[in-house]
Amino acid sequence: MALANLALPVGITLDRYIMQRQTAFPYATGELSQLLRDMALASKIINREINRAGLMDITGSAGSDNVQGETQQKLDVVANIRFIRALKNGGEVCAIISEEDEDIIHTGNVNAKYVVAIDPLDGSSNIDVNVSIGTIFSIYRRVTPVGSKATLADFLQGGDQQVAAGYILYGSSTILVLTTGEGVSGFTYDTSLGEYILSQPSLKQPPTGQIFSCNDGNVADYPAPVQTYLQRCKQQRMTGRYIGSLVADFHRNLIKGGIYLYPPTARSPQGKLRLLYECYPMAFIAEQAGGRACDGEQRILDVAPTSLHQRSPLFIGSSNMIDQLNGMSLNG
Ligand SMILES: O=P(O)(O)OC[C@H]1O[C@](O)(COP(=O)(O)O)[C@@H](O)[C@@H]1O
Ligand SMILES: [Mg+2]
Ligand SMILES: [Mg+2]
Repeated sequence: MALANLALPVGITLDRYIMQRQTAFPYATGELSQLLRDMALASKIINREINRAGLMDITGSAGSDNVQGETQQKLDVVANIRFIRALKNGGEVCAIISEEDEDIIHTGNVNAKYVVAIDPLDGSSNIDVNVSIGTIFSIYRRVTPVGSKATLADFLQGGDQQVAAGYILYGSSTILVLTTGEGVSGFTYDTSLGEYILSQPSLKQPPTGQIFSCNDGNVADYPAPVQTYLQRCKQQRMTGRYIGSLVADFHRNLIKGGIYLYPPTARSPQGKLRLLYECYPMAFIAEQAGGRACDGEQRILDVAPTSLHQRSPLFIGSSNMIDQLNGMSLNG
């Protein structure tokens, strides 16, 4: 066997991909690249902890509630600490908002140009039962002067002002899916190398699909047109799939085609999902992959941000399915 066959290339690492594309990044001075590397590093550590959670004392409740009034899982808290630390030490982020913290976290890097909104662990109800979970992040270039303390204004710029967004899916394999506004790429984590390797250079969502994802237990609360839409899905013998982790449900539908719905419910009349660190980043990725995302009245990216932990209904997925849903007056 030719020796060359014994030394096949391992593929393009995330680092090399970022460097190669740095010219395509706005403001390409390397800070955003470093920031993405810091996110990737933290996710590798968390991936290791998720895989070994049962062997470490990090399963179960942390015994505290977050600003949403939800019980925090130990891994929610651990992941939060790890991402904040990595972004602080990396030096490229001046402030962070997180699902797990009420207020803006100032990193002390006052000369840094970026702010990050993060859901450190998405799908918390699945943490202890070995079902896929994720991390979601959204990156903005600050609007306050470099050298000053970041403010609310840096985070309430609006969905179309995101310069990058992504998620990490800790599933049967761990992947990082990323957009900087030039399409969507996926990187698979090779644990033996400790590297994210480009595995899906250009992810495109099929314009239609056979999968609908929603919490069937809440259907009675959904607006009538949504109930009608779901009935049609069932009449057409579409497949109901719901993992209960937004990242995992979104990713499956991104690959196979489908629609994820989290409408307003009696428990969450504004919807459950958080605009800044769940809806906006997933909507940016969806649109960059040819899909759509709306709140029932408008594009998610057009929803005006008014507060850090604001919630929104979310309908996201294949373009034809969202258009069909939008064809029915969702808030009839
Ligand atoms: O249990 P429900 O009401 O169906 O909600 C599930 C949804 O809530 C979430 O778990 C909310 O995210 P967090 O786990 O980050 O709080 C989504 O991942 C998921 O799609
Ligand atoms: Mg979440
Ligand atoms: Mg979370």
